[in-house]
Amino acid sequence: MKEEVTAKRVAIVGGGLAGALNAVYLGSRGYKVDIYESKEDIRVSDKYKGRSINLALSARGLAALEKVGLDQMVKETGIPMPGRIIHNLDGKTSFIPYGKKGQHLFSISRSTLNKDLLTAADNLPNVDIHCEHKLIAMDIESTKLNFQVHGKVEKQVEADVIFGNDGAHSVVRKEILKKTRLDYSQQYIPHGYKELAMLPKNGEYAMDPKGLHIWPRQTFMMIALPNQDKSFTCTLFMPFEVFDRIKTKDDVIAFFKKEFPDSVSLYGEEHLINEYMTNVVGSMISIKCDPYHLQDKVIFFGDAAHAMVPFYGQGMNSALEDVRIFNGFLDEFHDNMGLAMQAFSKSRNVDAQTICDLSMQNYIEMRSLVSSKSFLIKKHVDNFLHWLMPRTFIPKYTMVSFTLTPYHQVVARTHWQDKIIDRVTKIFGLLSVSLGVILAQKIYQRCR
Ligand SMILES: Cc1cc2nc3c(=O)[nH]c(=O)nc-3n(C[C@H](O)[C@H](O)[C@H](O)COP(=O)(O)OP(=O)(O)OC[C@H]3O[C@@H](n4cnc5c(N)ncnc54)[C@H](O)[C@@H]3O)c2cc1C
Ligand SMILES: COc1ccc2c(c1)CN(c1nc(C(=O)N(C)c3cc(Cl)c(F)cc3C(=O)O)c(Cl)s1)C2
Repeated sequence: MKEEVTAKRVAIVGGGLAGALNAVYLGSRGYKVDIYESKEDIRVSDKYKGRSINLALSARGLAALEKVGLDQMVKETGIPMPGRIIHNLDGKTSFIPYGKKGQHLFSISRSTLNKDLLTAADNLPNVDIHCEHKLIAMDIESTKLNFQVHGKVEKQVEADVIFGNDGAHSVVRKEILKKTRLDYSQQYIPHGYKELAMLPKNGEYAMDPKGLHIWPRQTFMMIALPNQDKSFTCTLFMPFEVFDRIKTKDDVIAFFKKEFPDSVSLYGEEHLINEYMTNVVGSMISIKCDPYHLQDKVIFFGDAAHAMVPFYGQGMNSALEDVRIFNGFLDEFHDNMGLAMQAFSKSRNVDAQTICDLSMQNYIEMRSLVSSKSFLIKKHVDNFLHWLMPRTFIPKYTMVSFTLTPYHQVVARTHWQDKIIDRVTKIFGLLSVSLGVILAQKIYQRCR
């Protein structure tokens, strides 16, 4: 049993994925923890039901859950995705494994994970959860927090330490930004995303559930992750101006028949139109700031500190990893909050900014892929070189999603690899084109 800390009072703002797991970690250390969440309690409210929004959980998120014995539930409810299933324009699909047998991602439901984490926190005697408490102001010196409760009355609470796990539009971060020399930058990308449900067909999955489905179409892309209820949650990524051009039902069908033809019968035309017309277009933002703490009073992490575009599937994974890493510093500094906060900001900043950059690079790269063929070639080359030199060549995506290697070390170790990959991909690309030309000439000569 951890030595009893002087029952310091901790206020966690935000009961999302990072905040809820953070409460389990800090509650298990003996702190008096209060979670303040602006939304209604998702465990009882049906307000946020319906959309089984899912996420790819990989090694970093799993390791954070494992540390507090919460990995079992995701392994039971999550759906293993051992590879990608690429959909070509002609409807042909190709499977590319993520790695050796047993190396897979999990498709998990965001709301199920969030509920399970809140329940695990709530079960701790020294943790209390206050929903419909929206932070509106914070007095850093006196570590006092002002909340709007149930959208009406204001309430002020005190704490010894404040954690900002209130997501990309964090009020904790905004309050610190107003009063201290916090470096901050944000970037919205010109793409938006729209989630579309692909329902089961005759009670079965409409597609193979053992994979992360991708329709890479240069400026557009659609991906699909399987759900427990045998549906898929698909996410369509497109420039806002393209979304704006699709106005009528006919526009929707014409667009999908042109860009994602095989998906139309999988969705069903009527359902596709209904989903497309009903669901909103979300925006994607990348946020960097430094440092993440103030003295020994406030620290913020997860999306509040480093929101990223989702093109590496690492936002939640890195947020959960933040919780595990901060807890490691509390171990190292024997619960000295000031030292732990300082160490966290110092060591985590470079890694968080690196994964933000990697995700943005992936976004740009996905747009430059000429077709699903180049995506395919790239992934096959990755896997071939890893098979050839398993200890020297480890694909970047493998280190990001299947190891706990600090993100900045992933970049340092794969820098030289990228050069090889690009060259080999170009050669393969050239080779296949020239082989194609030779073949075409032979056939032409034969037919003359
Ligand atoms: C389209 C898309 C796909 C994604 N796919 C993946 C994926 O496959 N894998 C992955 O790892 N990540 C993915 N992500 C990223 C992931 O969703 C986020 O990184 C993750 O949710 C961050 O968790 P968090 O707890 O830091 O913030 P959040 O999940 O945003 O939680 C913040 C919480 O704080 C509450 N809150 C906000 N403001 C206040 C306030 N003022 N007072 C009180 N409470 C407040 C909110 O209600 C919320 O409950 C994706 C993101 C998008 C947009
Ligand atoms: C719920 O919404 C979303 C949205 C985007 C993502 C996820 C979930 C999960 N994502 C993962 N990306 C990788 C990865 O490393 N790369 C290079 C990829 C990058 C893109 Cl954009 C892609 F489509 C496939 C791969 C791939 O390799 O499978 C993983 Cl590994 S998991 C992206």
